[in-house]
Amino acid sequence: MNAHDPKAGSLEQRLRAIGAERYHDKHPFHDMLHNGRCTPDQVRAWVINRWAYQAAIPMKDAAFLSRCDDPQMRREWRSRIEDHDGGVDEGGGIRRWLKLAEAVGLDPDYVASGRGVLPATQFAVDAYVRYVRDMPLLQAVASSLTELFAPSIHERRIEGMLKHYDFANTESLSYFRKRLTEAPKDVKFGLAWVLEHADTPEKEDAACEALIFKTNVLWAQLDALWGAYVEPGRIPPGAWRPGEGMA
Ligand SMILES: O=C(O)c1cc(C(=O)O)c2c(n1)C(=O)C(=O)c1cc(C(=O)O)[nH]c1-2
Repeated sequence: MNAHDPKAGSLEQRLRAIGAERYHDKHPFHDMLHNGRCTPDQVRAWVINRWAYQAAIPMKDAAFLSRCDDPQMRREWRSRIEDHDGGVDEGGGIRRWLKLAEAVGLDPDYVASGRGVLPATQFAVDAYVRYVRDMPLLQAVASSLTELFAPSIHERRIEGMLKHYDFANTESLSYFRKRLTEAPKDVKFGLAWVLEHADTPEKEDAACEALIFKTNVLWAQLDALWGAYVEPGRIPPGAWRPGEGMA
C-alpha cells in the first residue's frame, strides 16, 4: 500500500489497518495469557520481561522531550513521564507494575533490577528508545500510536485475568485500569499531531513505517517470551529461570 494509491485510504485509516493486522493483541502468547492458559511461571516470565518495556517508556519520553523545542508540545508530552513515575508518595505506573510483580509471587526488587530479562526483549526495548531519540519527530510521535489499540487489550486483560487467575484483583491489576484513562488522552494528542504534520505522501509513508516498526518492537518481545518459556522452552543464558527472584 502506498500513499499515492487512491485505494490506500486516509492516513488514519492506514494507521488503523496496521494495528488491525500487526498489533500484539494477535500474538498467541496474549491469547494464552488472557484465557487462563499460562502457568504461574509463564505469567511471572511475562511480568519480568514486560518490566523492561515499562522501565524504558519514561526514558524514551524523556529522550523525546530533549529534542522538542516547542514548549506547548513539551507540556502535552511530559504527562506521560508523570503517569509512569508519579510522585514520591503515590508513585505511578512503575510502582503499580511492581504490585503486579508482588501479586504473582516475585520479589519486586528482583523485577526492578532488570535482571533475568530476555536478551531479545532488551534489544527490542532499547531499539524503541533509540528510535525515538534519533528519528525525525514525526516518526517519533507516530511510533507511540500503538496506544490507539492498547485500551482494548487492557480491557480484555483485566477481564480475562480476573476470571482465570487467583492473583488477579483490583490492586494487582491497577496498572491496566489506570492505563484505560491515560492512553486515550496521550493518543488523542499524538494522532492529531501526526495527521496534521504528515502533510506529504512521503511523510504519510514515514508515519506508517514508524507504526510498523513499533508493532515489531512489541511482537518481538512476545516471540522471545514464547521461545524461552512456551516452545521450545529454550531459556537463554542469564535469563530468568523458574524459582529465581521469588518473594
Ligand atoms: O499492555 C499493552 O499491550 C501495552 C501496549 C502499549 C503499546 O501499544 O505500546 C503500551 C502499554 N501497554 C502501556 O501500558 C504503556 O504505558 C505504553 C506507553 C507506550 C508508548 O509507546 O509510549 N505504549 C504503551
